[in-house]
Amino acid sequence: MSHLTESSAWQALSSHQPSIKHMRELFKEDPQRFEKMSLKSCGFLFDYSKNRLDDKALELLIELANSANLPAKIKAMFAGEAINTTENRAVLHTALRADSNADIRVNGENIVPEVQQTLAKMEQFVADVHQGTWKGHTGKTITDIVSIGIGGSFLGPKIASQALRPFWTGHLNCHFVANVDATSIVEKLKGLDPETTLFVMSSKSFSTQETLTNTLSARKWLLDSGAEQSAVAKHFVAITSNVPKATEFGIDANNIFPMWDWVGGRYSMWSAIGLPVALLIGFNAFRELLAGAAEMDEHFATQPLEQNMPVLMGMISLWYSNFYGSQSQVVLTYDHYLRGLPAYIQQLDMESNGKSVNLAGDELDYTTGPIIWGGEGTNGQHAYHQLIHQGTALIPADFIMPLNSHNPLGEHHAQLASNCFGQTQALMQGRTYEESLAELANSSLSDAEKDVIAKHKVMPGNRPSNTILMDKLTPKTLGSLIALYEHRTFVQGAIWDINSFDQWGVELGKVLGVNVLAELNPSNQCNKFDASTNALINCFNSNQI
Ligand SMILES: O=P(O)(O)OC[C@H]1O[C@H](O)[C@H](O)[C@@H](O)[C@@H]1O
Repeated sequence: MSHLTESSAWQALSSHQPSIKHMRELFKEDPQRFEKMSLKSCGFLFDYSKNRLDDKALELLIELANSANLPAKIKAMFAGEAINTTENRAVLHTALRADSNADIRVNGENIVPEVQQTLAKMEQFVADVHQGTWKGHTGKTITDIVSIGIGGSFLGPKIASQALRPFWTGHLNCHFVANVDATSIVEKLKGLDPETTLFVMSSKSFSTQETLTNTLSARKWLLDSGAEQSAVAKHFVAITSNVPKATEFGIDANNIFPMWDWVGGRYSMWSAIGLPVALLIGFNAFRELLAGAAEMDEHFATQPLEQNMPVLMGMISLWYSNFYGSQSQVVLTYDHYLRGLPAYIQQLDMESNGKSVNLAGDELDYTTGPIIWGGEGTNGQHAYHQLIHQGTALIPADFIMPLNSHNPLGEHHAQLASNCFGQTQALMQGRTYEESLAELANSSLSDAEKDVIAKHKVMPGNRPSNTILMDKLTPKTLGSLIALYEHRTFVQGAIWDINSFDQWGVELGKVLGVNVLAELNPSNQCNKFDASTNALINCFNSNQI
C-alpha cells in the first residue's frame, strides 16, 4: 500500500463511495444542488452538479488534496522550483504569460526579462510580415505561413489557430505540417508560391526526425523553384531552445526565436511556439490569449481548493479514475471552432500523466492518467454517445460551450445548446424500465415483446458530466480554458505523486525506429530483430504483400 492509498482521506473516500445515491435522488433531495456545485470565475460558469458526489465526498476529496500537500506543490511550481525532478528542471509555462514586472527565478536568475524580450521580437516580426517590411527573396509580401513541427510544437498552434479563426487579421493563410508522411507536406505545399511562403520551423530540441526531414524538404522545395541559398534566410524562421543546432542547420541566427528548457513541449504554445497564431490573429490578440491564461493562473494560485476550478476538475476526474475504475474520460466541445481542443487536451494530459512510477521511482498501486478522447458536439451524438449512455464503461464527460456563436443563424445555436444540455440531463437521469415500458404502451407489440424492448431501452443514468459555459470564444477565454486544463493535469499529477513533466516513454520507439530505418533497403534481407519486425521489414524491402 502506498502513502496515498493508506491516507485516511483515501480510505474514507473508498468506504464512502458505495453509499452515494443515484444523481436523480441527489437532485431530488437538494433543490440547491446546482447553486452549491457550480462556480463562476475567469468568464466561465463551471457546473459540476451532475457528478456522483455528495457533500461528504467533496469534502473528502479536498481533504485528500490537502493531505497530498497540493497547496504547497502549486506554490512550488509558480516559484520555479525544479519539480520536474527527473530532468532537474523548473516548470514555468506560467512565466510565459506572467506580468512583465514579475520576478520569477531559475537558478537565481529572473527569467521574465528574456520572456518579454522574446515577446517583443515576436511582435516586431508579426508587424514586419503584416506590413510587408519582411518580404520574400524576390521582394514580394508573404501570403502563406507553413508551420513545421510536431507534438507540443504543433498541436497548440494548430488548434488555437482553428479556434480563433474569427480573429484572423486576413493578412495570411496558414498550413500545418507535422507528420513525416510526405503526403502531409506535399499536400500542404500544393498551390503555394515559393516567393510568398514563409516556413516557421518549431522544435524545442531541434532534433525531432519528422520536423528536420520536413524542413529539409521545404528547403529543397524553395531551392528547386530557382531560389538561391541566400533565399533561405527570407523564408525560414525557427523556434527552438537549441540555437547552435538551428544555426548549424542553416537558419539565420537573427531568425531564431528562443525557448527554454523550463517549458515543456506540450505546455509551450504561450512561447514563440505560438508564433503561427500571433501571425494569424495579430499580436494584440495573442496578448489577450496570454492574459486569459494569466487570469486562470491567478485563480489557480489564490483560490481556496474548494472554490478552485482546476482543483475541482482534477479531483472529480481522479474520483472516477481511482474510486470508480473509470479508464477513459471524454471532452465534448459544442463549438465547431473548438473541434481540435479534445486532441490538444489528450496530448496535454496523456503525455503528462501516463506514468506508472512515483517521483521516487516506485511502482504505483493505483491508477493514474485516464485515456482522454473526444470531439465536437453534436457530431459525437451520432457516433459514440450510445456507448457513453448505455455502454458498460463509465466515461465521465466534460461539455464545453459558448453562450454566443460567432455565426448567429436562425435556430442553429439554440439547437446546439439544447443538445448540449439535453445530453448532460440524459446522462444524469437516464431512463428507467418503467419509463421505457410506458413509452411502449400504445405500440402493437405483445406484452412479452414490450418487456424485452423496454429492457433494451433502459438507460442507467448516473453518468457524470461537467459543463463549462463561457460568454463567447475569444483569445482571452481560449487562454483561460487551456490554462484550466493545464492546471487540472497538474493537480492530478500532484495527488498521484508522479512527474507530469517528463516523457521518458516516447524515447524507445524513436531509437528502435532509427535501427529499423538502417535495415530498410530493397536489397536487404533483415534478420536482426524479432521474427515479426524482421518480416515486416522484409515485406517493405521486397515491396510485396
Ligand atoms: O519540439 P520538439 O523538440 O521537436 O519535440 C516535439 C515533441 O516530440 C517529443 O516526442 C515529445 O513527446 C513532445 O512533448 C514534443 O513536443
